[in-house]
Amino acid sequence: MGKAKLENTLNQRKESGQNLFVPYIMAGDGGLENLEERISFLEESGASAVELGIPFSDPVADGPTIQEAGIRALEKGTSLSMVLDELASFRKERNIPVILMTYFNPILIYGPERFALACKQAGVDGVIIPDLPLEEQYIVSGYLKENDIAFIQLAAMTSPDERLAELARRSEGFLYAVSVIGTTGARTSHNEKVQGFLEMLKSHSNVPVLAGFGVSNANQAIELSKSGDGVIVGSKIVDLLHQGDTEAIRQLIQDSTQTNVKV
Ligand SMILES: O=P(O)(O)OC[C@@H](O)[C@@H](O)c1c[nH]c2ccccc12
Repeated sequence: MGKAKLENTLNQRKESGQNLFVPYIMAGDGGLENLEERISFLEESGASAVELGIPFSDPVADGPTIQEAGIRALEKGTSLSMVLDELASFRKERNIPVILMTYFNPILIYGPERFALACKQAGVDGVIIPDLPLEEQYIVSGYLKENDIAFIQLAAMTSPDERLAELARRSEGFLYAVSVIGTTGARTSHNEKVQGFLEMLKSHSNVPVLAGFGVSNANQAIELSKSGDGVIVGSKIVDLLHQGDTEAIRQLIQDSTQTNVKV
């Protein structure tokens, strides 16, 4: 369970030669009652883990696709505590690691200590808190540690090298390499600086390095997996789910995770 489960699952996949693939979905988009079905679909399709977003009214890092999904989820009344209850209700039915992505405000309202405990009870293996910088992470990090939940760090291309090295050393589960300058959202290509950025992060990190932001097709996923260990895909997945095109998601995961032959 928890941090060890996340790290073991990712490492096993890597050792078998697969690129890692972590889809992001917005909890409550289309109603929370679809959550179990969506997670099990992603598990069956070969995803390495699932990143589950908690809808929030002021999502500073989100581009239009994720923002709209958040609005749909909020309109359905979705809250952090409802998502945790729902996850707890089918934790025994799933094997795939689940990572919660939430802004700090919902955690503050819920209470950091209570949040970490509820995550453990819900079978959450890791968390991402994009608006909580290193200097303030002590507010939750102790509680996460007590409950064996991985605290995943985000590394941005605009940060100085020293800070990136520190983030890479501290990250648990995996390191999230933000591979564009800007907000989330599907793009068709990445800046050539990204490969060097990923290699640099890998040299400092003990956990897999995953590239996220702007990945929308398998070619990008395969390219980025040459320097890093795999990708995180949000907007594209959220869009395809909203359109009901599960077949395209299955194909994207399959094509992206294909055996990574390093020469
Ligand atoms: O949507 P994209 O460009 O594929 O990027 C992933 C992203 O959506 C997901 O990981 C995410 C959604 N909201 C975030 C906020 C911060 C960091 C990451 C995220």
